[in-house]
Amino acid sequence: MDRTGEDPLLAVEDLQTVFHTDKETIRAVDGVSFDVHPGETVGIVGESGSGKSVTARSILGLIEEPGVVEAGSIRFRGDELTGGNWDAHRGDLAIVFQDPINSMNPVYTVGNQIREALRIHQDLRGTAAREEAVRLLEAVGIPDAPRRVDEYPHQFSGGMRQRAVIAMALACDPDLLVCDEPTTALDVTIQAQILDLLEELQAEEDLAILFITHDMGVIEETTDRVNVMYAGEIVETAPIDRLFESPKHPYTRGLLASIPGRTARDERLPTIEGEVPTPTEEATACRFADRCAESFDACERVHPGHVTVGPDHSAACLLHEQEYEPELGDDGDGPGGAR
Ligand SMILES: Nc1ncnc2c1ncn2[C@@H]1O[C@H](COP(=O)(O)OP(=O)(O)OP(=O)(O)O)[C@@H](O)[C@H]1O
Ligand code: NI
Repeated sequence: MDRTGEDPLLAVEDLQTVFHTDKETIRAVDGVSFDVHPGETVGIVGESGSGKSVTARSILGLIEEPGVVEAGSIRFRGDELTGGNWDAHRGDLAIVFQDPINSMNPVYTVGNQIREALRIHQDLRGTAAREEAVRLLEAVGIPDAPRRVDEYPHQFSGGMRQRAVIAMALACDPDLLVCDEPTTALDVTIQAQILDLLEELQAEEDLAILFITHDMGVIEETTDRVNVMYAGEIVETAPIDRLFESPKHPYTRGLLASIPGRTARDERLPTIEGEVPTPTEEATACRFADRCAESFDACERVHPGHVTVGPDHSAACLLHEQEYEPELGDDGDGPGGAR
């Protein structure tokens, strides 16, 4: 769905979230920019440690000591959220985490927890709240909802528990649902069911979704537009089809090559050697250069900014800087990334 013409629901600009530890400053999110439009699903993909969850938590106002949103802007419907202004939009943004067991309180029934969210966010109580809790459990595909609403989280299977967590998130009646690896802990069949569910809910409830995963295969199924994240930065952003047809950043190509089924059978999945470095210093070079098969001298000296490489498509890689030099004159006000 292309609704990029409308005002964004969420506009993240040059976001910087750091952790001040005793020995160093970890620049977990280092100059990230992207938008989410109403009803759209936007993905963030990258390996472990690239800064996806910190981005998600920053947006929800959930960063805790020693972390801090140090710079940049997070606007929701045009309102600035940074600087402690999350309360005004508390119920408008909801998050679903990877691990459904830690997202629920084991001592309360599932129904109680959903009703608590309904009371806080929609001022529903008593029978009305109970009926709505049952409706939500039905909406997320939990069979026999009128009975299961009185059960405890441990009585639910992993997949059912994640559905209940999604029902809890929906009880806030959010406009934006942030899903941080919502299916990673689930087996493949259940994972597919949850992804289908999110797609249905999105249409029914007119939700925008920010979908975070390390899995390119999952990204392909779920999102309209993708931001590829590496070491605190967005290194490529594009509509899903373009990213898969014509990836421009060597890191993106590496991630795509690791999708099962994209390589010949019997061949081992190619993986990118090494790990994501923890960004502690200001970027003065390409953070991917060490692992990049296509890097050259300048990659060690120049921090690549985003350049337009196609319609709605930009990449932060010096391989492309040359081709598009004439366009560097504009202020780089592209859809994503570090400047
Ligand atoms: N509370 C914290 N204190 C210090 N450093 C932190 C803290 N939380 C996250 N970090 C650091 O921030 C960086 C980004 O972490 P983040 O959890 O966002 O990665 P991720 O992309 O979500 O990875 P994963 O796929 O493993 O969930 C990492 O280097 C991590 O060590
Ligand atoms: Ni994470």
